[in-house]
Amino acid sequence: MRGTVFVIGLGLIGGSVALAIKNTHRDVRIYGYDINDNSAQLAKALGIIDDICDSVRAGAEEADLIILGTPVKQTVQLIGDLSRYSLKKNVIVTDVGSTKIKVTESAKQLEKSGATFIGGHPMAGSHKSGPAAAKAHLFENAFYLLTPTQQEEEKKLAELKAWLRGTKAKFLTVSPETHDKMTGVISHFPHIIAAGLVHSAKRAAKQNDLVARLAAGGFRDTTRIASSSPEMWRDILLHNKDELLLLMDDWIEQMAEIKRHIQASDSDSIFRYFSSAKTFRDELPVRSQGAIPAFYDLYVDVPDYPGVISEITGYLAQSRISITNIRILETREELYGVLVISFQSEEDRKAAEDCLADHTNYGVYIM
Ligand SMILES: NC(=O)c1ccc[n+]([C@@H]2O[C@H](COP(=O)([O-])OP(=O)(O)OC[C@H]3O[C@@H](n4cnc5c(N)ncnc54)[C@H](O)[C@@H]3O)[C@@H](O)[C@H]2O)c1
Ligand SMILES: O=C(O)C(=O)C[C@]1(C(=O)O)C=C[C@@H](O)C=C1
Repeated sequence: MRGTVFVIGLGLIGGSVALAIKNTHRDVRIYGYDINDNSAQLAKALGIIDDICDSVRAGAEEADLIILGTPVKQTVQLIGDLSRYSLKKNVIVTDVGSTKIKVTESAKQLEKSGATFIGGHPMAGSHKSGPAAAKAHLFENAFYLLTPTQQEEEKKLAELKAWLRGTKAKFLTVSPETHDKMTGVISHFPHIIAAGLVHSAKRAAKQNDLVARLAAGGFRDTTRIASSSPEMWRDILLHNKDELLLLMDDWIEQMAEIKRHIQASDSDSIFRYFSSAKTFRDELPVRSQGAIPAFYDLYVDVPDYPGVISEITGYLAQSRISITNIRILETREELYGVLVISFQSEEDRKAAEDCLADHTNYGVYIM
């Protein structure tokens, strides 16, 4: 691809898309703008963008591809701004926002400028924000939902996919309505529940400070996403209000039902509640097809002595195997703990398994 890319909003997602484009289209210039000057400076220092633009207008009027990497409320406002500028005739405008109905509706304003808007949503992310968290491979193997609204956009859609090839994501075209319905249940609603669980623990922690110290394992797994950006989630909830209200009604009904089972000490129904959830959860595609990102985890039984983690990561570093995440499964006062190391690919995990088997006697297994 040739030309100039302009990224507005240089955080986790805008930054990651910019890095992925840079990796594949080496001759392309990538310009950026962020309302937070520190983020813009950091994005430049990290090589995410080639240069900073002084204003949205300056960057937008020169660009062949404009990517909106802002929270969705800002995205709608910026689309309004773009519609008043003299954009290039063939420019493609896309976004990365987590909601699509309101964003694509607002993009109708761009039609008269000759620009093509195609909504986008890479279905991977993190609870971290800002350019420092951006990674070129963040979307590898993840779904990247695109929401073109007009038939004649076929050629432009192909062009956008070519720009985004470096994400190594799997593109899927859906309508904005289908998009908001699906992401409501698998992404937006879980964030409400995660925050709710944390609120419950916060209340309990006021009565007993041991609560915060003991919050580990399951609590941490189910509430990681409660550490995400409040601004981003406020905007998403307001954009996908109708769908989320329906999901909340359903949830309240579900809670009332399980409450009745507990009140009645109805052990069969309680068992069925967990068992049917487990069956569905266990069958979700986790490797190549699912909305759940692929994690290639390796479990290592490690003895509890100082320096054991650096010893293991040291062996992996010597063999030039990159890790994407590392954590201790549980805080246990036993002789052995379980270290979970995540890798980008099956090959990396296999190489790590062999490497640790060569250098240590620790149990290494895949679950
Ligand atoms: N975080 C995720 O897991 C995830 C995943 C997929 C999509 N998204 C979507 O991606 C978008 C960005 O999320 P993020 O996680 O990268 O957030 P982020 O906070 O890391 O980045 C957003 C950036 O936009 C900037 N910004 C805000 N208003 C602006 C404006 N008016 N002009 C220019 N810059 C502005 C902020 O300063 C910030 O640097 C959101 O719409 C979100 O819904 C997020
Ligand atoms: O992994 C996380 O932290 C995320 O919450 C990522 C997540 C999600 O809900 O799955 C968050 C918002 C997005 O729009 C897409 C992905």
